[in-house]
Amino acid sequence: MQQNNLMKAREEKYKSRIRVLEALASGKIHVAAEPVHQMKMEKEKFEEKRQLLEEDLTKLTKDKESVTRLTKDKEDMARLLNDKEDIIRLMKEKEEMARLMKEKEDTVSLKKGKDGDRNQSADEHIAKPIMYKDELISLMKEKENYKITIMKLKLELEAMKSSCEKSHSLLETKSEDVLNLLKDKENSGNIISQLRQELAAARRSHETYIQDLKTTALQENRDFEQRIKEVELKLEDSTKRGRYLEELLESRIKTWERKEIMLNQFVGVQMQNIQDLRLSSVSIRHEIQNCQKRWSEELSGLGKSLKILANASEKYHATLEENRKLFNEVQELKGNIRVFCRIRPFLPNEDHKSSTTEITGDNGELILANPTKIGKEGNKLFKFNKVLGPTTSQDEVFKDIQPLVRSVLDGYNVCIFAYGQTGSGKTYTMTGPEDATEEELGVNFRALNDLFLISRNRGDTFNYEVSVQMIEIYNEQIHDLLGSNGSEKNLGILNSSRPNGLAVPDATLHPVNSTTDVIELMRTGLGNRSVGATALNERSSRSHSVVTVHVQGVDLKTGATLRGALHLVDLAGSERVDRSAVAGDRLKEAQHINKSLSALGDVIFSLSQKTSHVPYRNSKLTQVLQSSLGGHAKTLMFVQINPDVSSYAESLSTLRFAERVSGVELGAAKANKEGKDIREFKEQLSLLKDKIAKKDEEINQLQTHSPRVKTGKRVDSLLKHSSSSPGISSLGSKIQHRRTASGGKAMGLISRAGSDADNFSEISDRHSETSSMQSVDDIQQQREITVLSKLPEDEMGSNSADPELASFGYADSEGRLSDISDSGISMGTETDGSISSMIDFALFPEQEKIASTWKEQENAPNTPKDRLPKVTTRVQKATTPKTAPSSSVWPKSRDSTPRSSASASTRRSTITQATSSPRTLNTPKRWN
Ligand SMILES: Nc1ncnc2c1ncn2[C@@H]1O[C@H](COP(=O)(O)OP(=O)(O)OP(=O)(O)O)[C@@H](O)[C@H]1O
Repeated sequence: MQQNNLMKAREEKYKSRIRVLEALASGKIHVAAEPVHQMKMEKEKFEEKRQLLEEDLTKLTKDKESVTRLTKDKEDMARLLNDKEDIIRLMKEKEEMARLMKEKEDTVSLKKGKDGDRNQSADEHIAKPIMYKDELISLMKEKENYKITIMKLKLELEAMKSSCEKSHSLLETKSEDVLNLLKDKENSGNIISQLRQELAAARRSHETYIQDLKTTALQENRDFEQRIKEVELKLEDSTKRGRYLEELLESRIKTWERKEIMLNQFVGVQMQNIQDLRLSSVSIRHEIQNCQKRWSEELSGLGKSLKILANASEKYHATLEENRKLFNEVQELKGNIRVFCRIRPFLPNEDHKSSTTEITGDNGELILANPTKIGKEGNKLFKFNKVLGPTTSQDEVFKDIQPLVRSVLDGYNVCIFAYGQTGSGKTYTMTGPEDATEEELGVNFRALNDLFLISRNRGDTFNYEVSVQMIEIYNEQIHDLLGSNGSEKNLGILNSSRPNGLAVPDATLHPVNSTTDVIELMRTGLGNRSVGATALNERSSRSHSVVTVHVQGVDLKTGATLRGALHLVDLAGSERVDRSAVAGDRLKEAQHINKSLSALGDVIFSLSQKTSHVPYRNSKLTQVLQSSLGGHAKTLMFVQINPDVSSYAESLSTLRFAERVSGVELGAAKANKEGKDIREFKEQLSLLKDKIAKKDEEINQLQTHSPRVKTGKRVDSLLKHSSSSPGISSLGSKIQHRRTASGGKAMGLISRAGSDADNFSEISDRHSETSSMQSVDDIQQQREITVLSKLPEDEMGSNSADPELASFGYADSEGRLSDISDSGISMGTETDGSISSMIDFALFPEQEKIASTWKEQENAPNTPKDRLPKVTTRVQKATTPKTAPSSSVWPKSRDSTPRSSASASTRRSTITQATSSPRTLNTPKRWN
C-alpha cells in the first residue's frame, strides 16, 4: 500500500512536472509578446516547481526516516536474533544441565548401592550412614531446587521458545519487509539520484532558458524602443498628413456642398422630367395594352387560319398520295414501262466523299448534280416510279416488284431488265453478288422462289408448270447457258406468238419444281457464263443475260389455261466506248452492245410513238424480248446508277434514256388466258398453218418449175417485197438464190449474207402471223449489197466474215448506233390487211365470205397460182400509202443521209424495181 501510494505520488509529481514543462513550453511562445508578464508567470511556475521539489524532498526525507526506522527495526531484529541465539545457547546449557543431573542421579544411585554396601559395612561402620544422610538430604534439596530451577528454566525456555518463535516469525516478516524496504530504498536511491540529475538538468535548462529569456527580453526591449521611435516618427508624419487631409477635406466639403446644391437643382429638374416620363409611360402602356389586345386577336385569327392551313395541308398530302396512286393506276392502265432507279452504294475502294446523286424524297425524284457546276445550276431533276437509295436492301427492292412478278401466275408477260453502265450494280440487283448470302440474293432467285410459293398456295385451284430458260446474247449470237454443251452453240429465234410462246425454242427448257432446282440451274447458268467470262475477258459485262421463266397454269375447275413469261434481263454495260481506245474483239463487242442497246432504244421509242412498225428485228435482244416489250406485257426497268463523280456523264446519259423509257406506253397489259375451246382451236389453227406452210412449199416448187414465173421479172421483184407471206417469201428467196447463181459479185454477196445465221430469223418469219412485210434482214441484205457492191473484191472478202459488222454504221464514234433507222425499216410496215391475213381468208371459208366483197372487186382467182399476182397487187396497195415518215425525231448522223440516199438509189437500181415509194434509209440515231 505504502509502495503504491509512493508510486502514485511520484506519478502525480511527474505529471505535474510535465504540466509545468508544457506550460513553460507554451508560455515561451508568448514570451516575446508579453515578456514581463511571461517572466512573472515563469517565476510563479518556477516557484511552484520549487515547492513541488521541496515537497518531494520532504517526502524523500520522510522516506528516509521510515528507512531509518526500518533500519532500527532491523537492528532490533538483529538483537532479537542474538537473544534467540542466547536462548538456544541456554537451552543447550539446560540440556547440558539435565545431562549433568542425570549423571548425578546415576552417581547417586551408585552411591546408594555403595550405601547398601556401606550399610552392611555400617554394621561395620555405624557412624558413616548419618553423614551420608545429611548429605543426601542436602543433595535432595539441591535436587529439588534444581528441579524447580529446571522447571522454571523449562517454563522460561518455553516462554522463550514461544517468544522466540514469535520473534522468529516477526523477524521473518520483518526481514522480508527489510528486504523490500532495502529494494525500495535502492529504487528510491536510484530515483532520487535520477531526480537529482533531472533536477540538475532542469535547473541547468531553466537557467539557460532564463538566460535566453533575458537575452530575448533585452532584444525585445531594444526592438520595442526602436519601434517606439519609428511609431513616434510615423505619428509625427500622420499628424502632418492628418492636418493636410483635414485641410483637403475642408476644401472638398466645400466643393461637395457646392455640388450638392447643383445636384439638388438637377434632381429637381430630373424629378420634373420623371413626372413627364411617368405620364408618357402611362400613355405608352395604354398603347401597348391596346396593341397586345390587337395582336392577340390577330394571333388567334392566325391560329385559326393556321389550323385551316394544317387541315388543308393534311388534305393536300392525302390528295397527293391519292394522286400518286391514281397516277400509278393510270400508268398501269396505260401500260407504262415502270422505271425504278437504283443508286449503288460506294464500294470500299471508292472515294466516299462526292456523290452526284441526291434523292429528294419518297416521290421518285432524283437530282443529278454536275460536279463541274456549283450550285443549283448544275442540278438536273429526274422523276421515275421509284428511286431506291444506296442503303436499300435486296429484299426491299424485291418487295417493290413483287406484285409485278406475281402477275406472271395470272397469265401476264413480265419483263424486268437492268440497264446501266458497267459496275453500276445490274448483276447485283438481278442476281446478287458472288457467294451471295440469303439477304444478298437478287431478283432472279427471289422471283422464282416467290412464284413457287404462290403456285403452291394456289394448288387447290390451279396446276402450274414452271420451266426456266437461260440464254446469253454475246456479239449478236445467242448461247444456251443451261445446255449440256455449255454456251457454245448459236441459237435461233422464233416469233413468240407460237403456241408455246418460246422465243428461243432451241434453248434448253428446264422444268423446275423447287427452290433447290432453281438454285442448281442458276449455278449452272452462271457457271457457264463465268466460264465464258474468263475466256472472253469479262464477257459478263459485254453480254446480255436473259433468264426466262415460263409459267403455264391450268384452272382445275374450268380447264382454262394461263400462260405467262417472266424475262429477267441483265443487260451489258451501257457506257459509251470511244472507238479510238478499243480495237479487235473489244471493238466488235462494243459495237454489238451499242447496236443491241440502240435497237432496244429504237423499239422503246417506236412503242412510245405508237408507230405501226416496231423494229424488233434489229437485234437479237429485242427479238427475244419482243413478246415482253410490245405484247401487252408489264415491263419494268431498273436504271442502275454509279454515284461516283467520275461517272457523271454516263449517269446523265443513262438517266436521260431512262426518262424516255418511263414515258413509253405499251398499252394495258393483257393476260394470256384461253378457254379450253380457244386453246384447242388455236392448236388446230397452228396445225393448219403448218399444213399451209407445207402446201406453200409445194406451190413454190411448182412455181419454180413454172415458165411464167421464171421469166416474170415483175413478179420476182414483187415477191421480194411480199416476203411476209409464207409461201411467197420462200418463193422470193428461191428466186433470189437462182439469180445469185447466175448473177455477178453482188449476187454472190447476197447469197453469202443470206447464208448467215441471221437468216434463221428470216426463215422463221415465214411462220409468223404478224411480222412486218419486209423484214429487216432483207433491208440489211440490200444495204450490204449496196455498200459492198461498191467495194473492191478483196475488201469485200475481208468484211464478208461478218456482214452485219460490215454494214454497221461507225460514223458516230461516241454514241450507240442503230444502223437501221426506224424510218428505213418502216417503209414496209405491217398492216391488218397483210398477206398472211389474206391467206387466212382464203383458207378459212368463213373469213373468205367476210372478205367476199373485196374478192369480187378484185375478181380473185381460186387457185394459189392465180392468187399470187393479186396478192402482190394487194401488197403494193397496202405498202404504198404507208411510206416511212420522212422526218425522224432522232438526230441523224453526220454522214448518214447521203450514204442512205445513195444506197437507196443504188438498191433501187440494182436489186429492186418493184417499189416506187420514197424511202429514207439508214438514219442512224443515238440514245443518250
Ligand atoms: N446495292 C449494292 N450494294 C452493295 N454492293 C453493290 C450494290 N450494287 C453493286 N454492288 C457492287 O458493285 C460491284 C459492281 O456491281 P455489278 O457487278 O453488279 O455491276 P454490273 O453493272 O452488273 O457490272 P457489269 O456490267 O460489269 O456486269 C460489285 O462488286 C457489287 O457487289
